Amino acid sequence: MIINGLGDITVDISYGGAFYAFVDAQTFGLDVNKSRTRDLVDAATAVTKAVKAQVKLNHPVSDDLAFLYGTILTDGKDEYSSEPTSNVCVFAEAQVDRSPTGSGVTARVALQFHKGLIALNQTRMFQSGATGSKFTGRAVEMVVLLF
Ligand SMILES: O=C(O)[C@H]1NCC[C@@H]1O
Repeated sequence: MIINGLGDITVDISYGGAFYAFVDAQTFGLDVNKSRTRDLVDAATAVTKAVKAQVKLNHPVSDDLAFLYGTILTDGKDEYSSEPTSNVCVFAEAQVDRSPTGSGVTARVALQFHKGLIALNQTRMFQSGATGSKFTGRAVEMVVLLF
């Protein structure tokens, strides 16, 4: 996907109660734990705008939920590890979440499970690059939706 001013990059989109776009911050030369919040917000906002312009989202049961809520920049450490993986969620009107984001972690777990990077019931820890606060998450069941 072409992101204005940031080039041609790969974006994952996943749902965990809201839709989020996911990009490894290193793609933009950024570090979710160390970069300036302004730079992280600018990159995430550019991704959100590009996805909104280029991707039509569908939700199986509620059209009201068929929209991109934000972009989550990650440290790229999606393979299973007992160490936390960091992310920064920029949602709604370019707000930065203090937490790793409940719906965002849920979406990230679904994405990691979908990619075969974590197994069912394998708990991962997620850390906010903004504040250091931590959540854990795990996939408990695989459900196939036909729509
Ligand atoms: O953790 C959450 O899911 C909420 N916090 C910011 C984005 C969502 O509204």
